[in-house]
Amino acid sequence: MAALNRVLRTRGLLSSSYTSAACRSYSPAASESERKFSFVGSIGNNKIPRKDPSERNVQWVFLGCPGVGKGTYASRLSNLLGVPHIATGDLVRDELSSKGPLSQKLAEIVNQGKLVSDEIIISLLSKRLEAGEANGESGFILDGFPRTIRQAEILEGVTDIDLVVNLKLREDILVEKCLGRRICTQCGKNFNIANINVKAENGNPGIYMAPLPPPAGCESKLITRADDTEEVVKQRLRIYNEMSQPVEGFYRSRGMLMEFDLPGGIPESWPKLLHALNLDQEEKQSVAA
Ligand SMILES: Nc1ncnc2c1ncn2[C@@H]1O[C@H](COP(=O)(O)OP(=O)(O)O)[C@@H](O)[C@H]1O
Repeated sequence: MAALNRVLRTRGLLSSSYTSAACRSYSPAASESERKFSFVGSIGNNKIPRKDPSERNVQWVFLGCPGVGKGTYASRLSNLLGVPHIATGDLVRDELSSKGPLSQKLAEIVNQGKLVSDEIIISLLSKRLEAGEANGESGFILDGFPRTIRQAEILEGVTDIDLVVNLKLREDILVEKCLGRRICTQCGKNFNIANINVKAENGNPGIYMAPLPPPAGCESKLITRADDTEEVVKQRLRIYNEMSQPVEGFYRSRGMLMEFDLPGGIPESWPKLLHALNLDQEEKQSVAA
């Protein structure tokens, strides 16, 4: 917490006791100029105006079960919007591979599909935010955080989230997708060898998700995450339902949650997600550029 507290104090957002009273309104279907917000952070007895979103980049959160594609879509949006994509799972894996003092403890937790403690995850996130701040970053798309109500409350206490996107997909497909995930040890990119083709049944639509095969240069360097075994994935899904699903309710009750049912693979889902976020224009401009 110390590092996060330092960042937040320098931003005038934290005192030893803080409460948040962020008032916001967001309509994903509204145009950029219509996106008006008003923010007031209340810290102790002092009212502290928070940074107007028109003066900073977006601050979004991506929620969703393991394997749903949070990383894929958050990363694409971060490229489109020019904001950092901050995935706490990546921060945990970086810490694991650094073989630092925390790595042994983290490996045990992660490989059992359990959640890392709020304290550790906040410390990793705060270090990442501090580094970003030093590099002049503005805005973020958070992926994998918050995952508990306590994390959501801490985040709400220190900054304003403009929008929370909740990606959804059937559970049997989630397991298949996790088992098909591969990472290239050289370029670090994610691929997926699962070929998902579920027929329409009992009124449920069919879903087709083509594999995302690696290029020839990566083929011999692929690894599977140690926590992507069937047993651990199922455990992560159970923990998601118990600990993280309440976070959806937290944001739903604040009117911040945009639900998005993935209709298929990237070619089908990406344009629909952009449309739901009213970003079709931004995509056209970036393709033309
Ligand atoms: N916000 C968080 N709180 C606690 N643990 C986390 C958090 N983010 C990531 N982790 C840990 O890192 C692991 C991998 O996270 P992630 O890459 O986001 O996986 P997933 O595919 O389950 O979404 C999680 O299973 C958990 O142990």
